[in-house]
Amino acid sequence: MTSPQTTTDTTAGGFKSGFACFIGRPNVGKSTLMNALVGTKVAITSSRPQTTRRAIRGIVHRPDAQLIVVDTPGLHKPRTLLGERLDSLVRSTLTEVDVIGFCVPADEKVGPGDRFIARELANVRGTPVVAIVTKTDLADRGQVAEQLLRVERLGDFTDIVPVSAARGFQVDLLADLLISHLPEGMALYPEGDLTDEPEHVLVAELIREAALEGVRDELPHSIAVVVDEMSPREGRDDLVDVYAHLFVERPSQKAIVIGRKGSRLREVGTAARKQIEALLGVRIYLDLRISVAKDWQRDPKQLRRLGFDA
Ligand SMILES: Nc1nc2c(ncn2[C@@H]2O[C@H](COP(=O)(O)OP(=O)(O)OP(=O)(O)O)[C@@H](O)[C@H]2O)c(=O)[nH]1
Repeated sequence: MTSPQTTTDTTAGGFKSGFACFIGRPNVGKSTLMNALVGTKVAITSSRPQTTRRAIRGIVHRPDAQLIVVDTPGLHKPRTLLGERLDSLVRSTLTEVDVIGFCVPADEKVGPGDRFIARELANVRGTPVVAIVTKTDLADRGQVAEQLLRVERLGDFTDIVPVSAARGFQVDLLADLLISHLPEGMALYPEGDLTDEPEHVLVAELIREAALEGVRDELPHSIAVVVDEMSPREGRDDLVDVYAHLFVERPSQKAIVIGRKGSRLREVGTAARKQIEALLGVRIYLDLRISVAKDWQRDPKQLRRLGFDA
């Protein structure tokens, strides 16, 4: 994926490059913040917790720096095998980055989940942690000020910043702060690249987002998507064929996703196709199939097949 960028001299002295990740309870706005920093929709967002299952990287390009943001899933107590894998993924991510952004939303009480993460962060030695009070547009100034004080007491942070990804409030300032903690170094990715995640993974995530729309209460975490094939239509350079499989855990869930006479699955297909077209900038023919992969979240073989290999 690329976007138009201004020319950058990445060989000049003083250029900085490195990795940041956001950590926080599910649903605190980590993916939205990464998208706001990168300036495009890279990670999928949803109003339900635990949407993010992969460490998708967004790349922020500045004339004097390149910041690669790793999107981590929300930390939670593992209930399924998938949950355990998420948490080990989060922990290994924390030790590999140059700076950590700890997100706590402005509009919710600081709770046991935030304290649990703050304790985990205290064990990650040597990596600076910037505390971020997210979603400030959902709280008044007094509440934001109080939240900043509460968050300050949670741990040893190099900075505490209030931001609103929805309004773009202080997003640039946050980027500057994160970049200030990066080491000097060459650009790690070609100019203009916004993510190094393979296209088929981004496409699968967009389909999953569309499939979750409207049924999150019924099947919050039971849908997985695999893109089987993605190739330009023969003789056409403006059309790409995408063959994808939606997996659910039980036949009853399959019926929900398909809907009356297939109406829901058709809507999912249309919504996903539009998102993929917007992402890739070409016309898409989307062939969407649905299968039951019984209890895939608890089965190591199925997890591997669905791309959740730890
Ligand atoms: N009003 C407002 N809503 C926000 C803001 N940032 C995120 N949200 C909303 O909060 C919800 C969760 O956002 P996500 O970015 O998916 O949260 P997340 O922390 O990545 O969630 P997980 O993937 O579950 O860990 C979505 O409905 C977002 O639209 C913000 O700055 N203001």
